[in-house]
Amino acid sequence: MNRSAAPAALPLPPASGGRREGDPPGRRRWVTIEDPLPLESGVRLPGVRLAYETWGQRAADSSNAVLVLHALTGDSHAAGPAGPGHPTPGWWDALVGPGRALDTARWFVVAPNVLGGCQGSTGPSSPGPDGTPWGSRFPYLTVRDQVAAEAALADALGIGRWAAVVGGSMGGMRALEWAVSRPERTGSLLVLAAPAAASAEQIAWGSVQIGAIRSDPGWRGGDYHDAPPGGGPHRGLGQARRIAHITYRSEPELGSRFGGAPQPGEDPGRGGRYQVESYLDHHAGKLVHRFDAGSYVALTEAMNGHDIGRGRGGAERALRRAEMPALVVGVDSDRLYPPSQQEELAALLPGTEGLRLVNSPYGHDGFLIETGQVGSFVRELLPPPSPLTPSPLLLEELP
Ligand SMILES: CC(=O)SCCNC(=O)CCNC(=O)[C@H](O)C(C)(C)COP(=O)(O)OP(=O)(O)OC[C@H]1O[C@@H](n2cnc3c(N)ncnc32)[C@H](O)[C@@H]1OP(=O)(O)O
Ligand SMILES: N[C@@H](CCO)C(=O)O
Repeated sequence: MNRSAAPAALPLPPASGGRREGDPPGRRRWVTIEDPLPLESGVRLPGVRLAYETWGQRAADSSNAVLVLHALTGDSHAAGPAGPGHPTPGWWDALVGPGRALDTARWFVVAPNVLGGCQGSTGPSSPGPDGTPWGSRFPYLTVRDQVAAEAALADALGIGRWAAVVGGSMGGMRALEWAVSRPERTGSLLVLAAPAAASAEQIAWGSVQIGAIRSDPGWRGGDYHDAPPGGGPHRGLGQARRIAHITYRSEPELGSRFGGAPQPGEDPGRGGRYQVESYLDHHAGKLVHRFDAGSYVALTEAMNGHDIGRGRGGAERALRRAEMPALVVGVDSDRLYPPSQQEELAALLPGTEGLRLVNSPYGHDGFLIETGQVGSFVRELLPPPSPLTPSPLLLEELP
């Protein structure tokens, strides 16, 4: 049996797989930042728009506001079912809601889509000043720029200080940046599966993924957004996702799950696939339908440049500023962001008592999958009120 026996491919994705103007908004809202956003590079980015979603009700003084920050291919839909504008359920649905770790009866949860992304916030697939997609003209972004945009969103919502900033992976990098650059606005901190600075190996993984996208002829130097369906750099983006997804899982998990078995109905000796290949193809195929390659490059570049100590006298000195209560949590089987890196981070953060671990066979993706364990860390950081405590909340409508 050969590859033609594999399930039929999905219809061709649009050139840019992110959500575009005119797509159903679901429960998302937007804030447009009035002034051009000054970037670390010195460039000023005009017309920045951030998409966000909220759950729960805000206290009049915003003291119950919690910022939840997503990872590389996440979005503002942290919780809630799939529906219009949201093809998948929330990526932390088990954690956000009434009675859950981020109990929306108490906390006002805000989840923005990252600057540079493709799920409603400004990124390479968004219209530039001339109305055509930014494409190759989109400026180089850093994690600090992303947090500057999130701070502008907080300003627009009238939230001066978050009760907690919580994030995993790229979201953890941004949470850490909030704590160091804006400690007075970060009441407490939860960093999951993220380092103080990208390591050589993490940069290497990121750079081969960027290379896979840029070497696709459909990339066209980054200016492919007006190409017909199927004309974007989908092969390159798919290959980037395959590479990345291996790093998101653990070797024992892949081994016990797939071993060397062929995909049912296929023969690897005759052009067919192993099960693990089919699994990676599946994840690649799903991503190219929902994500923009230009965003993938911009966000991976930002993660590669992540270094909390850059220009701040090094990580040790920078992290001293972040005195708020903090939890640093790693996944014991994470080979992409190994716990040893987070142990160093935990040792340098004044508000922590050492690294905490999620026990998981799944590797890096454990921060998304092990919601029971992650939830108990969230509860530790943000304990529920005693039943005898009267509700402190004075509720008001969102602007
Ligand atoms: C904060 C954020 O990062 S938001 C972004 C989070 N979401 C993503 O990253 C989407 C990509 N998915 C993932 O990374 C992971 O699937 C997670 C972390 C979300 C969930 O992990 P798990 O529950 O362990 O799912 P797993 O990786 O096993 O994938 C299951 C899928 O593989 C498919 N699959 C399993 N074996 C095979 C195979 N041999 N061939 C083809 N497909 C296969 C399943 O049918 C299932 O498909 P579906 O998701 O379309 O229903
Ligand atoms: N599955 C996660 C892994 C990166 O942390 C994502 O795609 O965002």
